[in-house]
Amino acid sequence: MTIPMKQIKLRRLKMSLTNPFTTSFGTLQEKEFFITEVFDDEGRRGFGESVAFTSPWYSEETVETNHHVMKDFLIGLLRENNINHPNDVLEVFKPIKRNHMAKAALEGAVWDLYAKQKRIPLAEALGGSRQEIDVGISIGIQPTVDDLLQTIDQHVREGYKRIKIKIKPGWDYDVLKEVRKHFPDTPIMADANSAYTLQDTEHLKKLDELGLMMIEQPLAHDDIADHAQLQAALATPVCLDESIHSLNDTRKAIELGSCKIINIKIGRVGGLSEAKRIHDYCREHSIDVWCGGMLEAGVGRAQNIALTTLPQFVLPGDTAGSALYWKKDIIKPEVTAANGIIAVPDKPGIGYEIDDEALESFTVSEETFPL
Ligand SMILES: O=C(O)CCC(=O)C1=CC=C[C@@H](O)[C@@H]1C(=O)O
Ligand SMILES: [Mg+2]
Repeated sequence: MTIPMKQIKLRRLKMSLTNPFTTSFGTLQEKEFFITEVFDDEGRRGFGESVAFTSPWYSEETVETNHHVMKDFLIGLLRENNINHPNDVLEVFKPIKRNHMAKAALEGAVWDLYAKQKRIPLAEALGGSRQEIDVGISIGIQPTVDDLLQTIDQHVREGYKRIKIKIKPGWDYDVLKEVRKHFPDTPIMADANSAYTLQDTEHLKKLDELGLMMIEQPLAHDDIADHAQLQAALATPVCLDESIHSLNDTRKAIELGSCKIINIKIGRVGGLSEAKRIHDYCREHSIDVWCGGMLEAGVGRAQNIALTTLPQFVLPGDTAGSALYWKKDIIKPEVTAANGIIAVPDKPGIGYEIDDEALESFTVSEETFPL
């Protein structure tokens, strides 16, 4: 049976981060993104969230390209095609190349509406069964090593299950060595956001002595082959983030031995259906996965939680509590992590209420389209 969908609203939001997030590309203080809202005839609303940033430093997509692609291409495809199950959205969007974050923003809303129509939690609709998930934290680049140590200390005390630290040439081995000295037993990983090349192999091999959980995306954002050479030289597991856009990329990376771990980000792979396919493939091939964050507001955060209930999400993800990012989130209740554990909501759909007042207060503009 077709999923009844009447209209869709694209809401552009602007929210200020409580803690500015610094990467090798600059500091993010304000986040702009879209909340998508699909309505059915009975007043139910399914919500999605776009995760691209305003500039294309993480991937080629931006808030503006998300808007263009949703408005001028994807919404038309949703209107012209019958969607019987949220998995169909992936197929319906196939004529449009890439633009995965735009696709995921709409597909997520269809998944939420579908689960609400079925009166089941999104986690259950996806096939997940965990009632709680372990989460870690991702710390942006800090001004000094002392600042970093203090920040880590705070989050270790809060009970987060692993600490992710950003590295780049000149801010890597020495810093991590210092961190390891102060936190000998804490699960620690490093995210390089593509800052190295194969020429750095000897230098990166020094990290092996630090017992890191993994090094995330050391080489180019569009590489899979060089990572295989690097993984062969390192004892530290390589985790791919930016390089993995699809199940096909996943298959190639596993076949080549490019990584031992995959970070699944719903937006980067084009939605929940593809994320689940990647998860299933990794499960069959005994590759550990975890759910990466994109500094999401409540809707995206709720989707990450639902996805993480699938069994192969055996490593803690980036999905920390709302308060670490926002003074006020757009969902009720906000996401909270107690001792590094988030309880998975058991209400239908994403499982959190939308705080309409908050949503309204962060809205910069909105447009509605018939479906
Ligand atoms: O959502 C979070 O907690 C932050 C996750 C995070 O580390 C990242 C988000 C977006 C871009 C990157 O800087 C980084 C990553 O590459 O994983
Ligand atoms: Mg990353």
